[in-house]
Amino acid sequence: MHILLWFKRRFIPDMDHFVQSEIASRLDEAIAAGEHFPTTGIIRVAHSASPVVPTFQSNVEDLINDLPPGSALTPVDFEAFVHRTMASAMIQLILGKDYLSPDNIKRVEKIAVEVATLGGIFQNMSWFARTFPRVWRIATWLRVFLYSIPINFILGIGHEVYHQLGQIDAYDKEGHRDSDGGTAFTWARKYVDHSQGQIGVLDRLWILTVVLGMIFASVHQTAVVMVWIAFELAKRPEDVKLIREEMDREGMSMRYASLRRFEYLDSFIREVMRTKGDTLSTVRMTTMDVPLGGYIIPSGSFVIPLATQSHESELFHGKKAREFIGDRWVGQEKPASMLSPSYWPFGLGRWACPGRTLAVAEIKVLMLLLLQRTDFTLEGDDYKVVDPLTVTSVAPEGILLFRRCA
Ligand code: HEM
Repeated sequence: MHILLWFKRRFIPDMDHFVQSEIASRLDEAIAAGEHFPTTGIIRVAHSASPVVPTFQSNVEDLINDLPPGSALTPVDFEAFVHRTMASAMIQLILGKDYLSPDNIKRVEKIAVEVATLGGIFQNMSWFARTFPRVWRIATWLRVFLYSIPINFILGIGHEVYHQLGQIDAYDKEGHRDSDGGTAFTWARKYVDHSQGQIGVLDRLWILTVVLGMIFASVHQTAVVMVWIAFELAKRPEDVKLIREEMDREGMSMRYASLRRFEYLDSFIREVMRTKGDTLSTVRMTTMDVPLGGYIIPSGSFVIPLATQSHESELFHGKKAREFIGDRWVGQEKPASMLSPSYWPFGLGRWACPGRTLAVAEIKVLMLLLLQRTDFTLEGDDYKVVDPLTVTSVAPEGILLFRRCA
């Protein structure tokens, strides 16, 4: 973490600005303006430049085509499916359609997991890493910085992005629309030095660093949370029934505004995020001695609060705080992306996750498409939490079995 503080430029605020200005403020463009479609049958998408719905639709279609005909339940590697799906959608959203290729999808999946590894997210899971943390950290940094990032990012995608950033003015004059070039190139325009007519070398390298961070932030955690939501849906057929009734009622438009009407599904997502446990990613460092709960936290300390202390607190959530109640939030005007001291799976305050509205919308789109076309259940009707301290970064383990809807 300390390394980020060495940068003169501000990495996290720049990523934050990127998401706020290019993605969160234009969610309908990012998601897709879909037309209404019946609960079974083909989905039509009106706005082909929008990456999320068409990509999710075509990946769900592939998943269904791989299932055998009939009613046999078939295991699907769901974690790989959601990573692939998120990587495809985010490549298009961040870099543009020209970058979408099977090789780039694999590279982005790999980069997302490698940056997660670099952040120590998987450290708990390895005996070697727990026993020799320093050696593990040095070996991991060397592997990721000297091998994975150069091979998968710099040689794979980075040099093309670097080249395109150098052409950005010429690109504008050719009359390409923003959505063709990806949000990274729209955002990068603020770096054009108009006296030179170009983006300078250092700025281009900086933009690449921010793009790398964005790929990690937008792919990995959302994919992992999709696994959580699908596993919980598979365990709770009574909630699935209510969500399907809502799908019939609402008519299944895929516009961002329409997605917000899926109140039951939203409540279910919020309840999964509230009850799933801790993720040590909301971190703060004290810049002065801070009094807290009768103690003084010295300046320069990392503070990592445990979300479960708020999420399972009876003070906030009543006697049934530890129970999973799928419709707990229906009619409460508390959507899954709305944070407060009683609910902060996306962090809290000034540095809360700027991508949370996109993430929740993406989770909704995928779950609606899956519930529309498939039935799914969990082998053994259960899953295993692999690491209770990093639940939104490490997917739970379980096998989802799918069949086409009758
Ligand atoms: C379900 C999926 C996601 C989860 C659980 C999640 C969670 C988080 C958390 C806990 C933080 C730290 C917040 C804090 O310190 O208060 C964070 C920060 C961040 N997230 Fe997300 N996130 C998700 C999806 C996304 C997506 C889709 C994007 C981008 C499109 C994104 C972009 C970011 C960025 C840029 C930051 C740094 C923000 C800052 O510190 O100002 N996240 N996220």
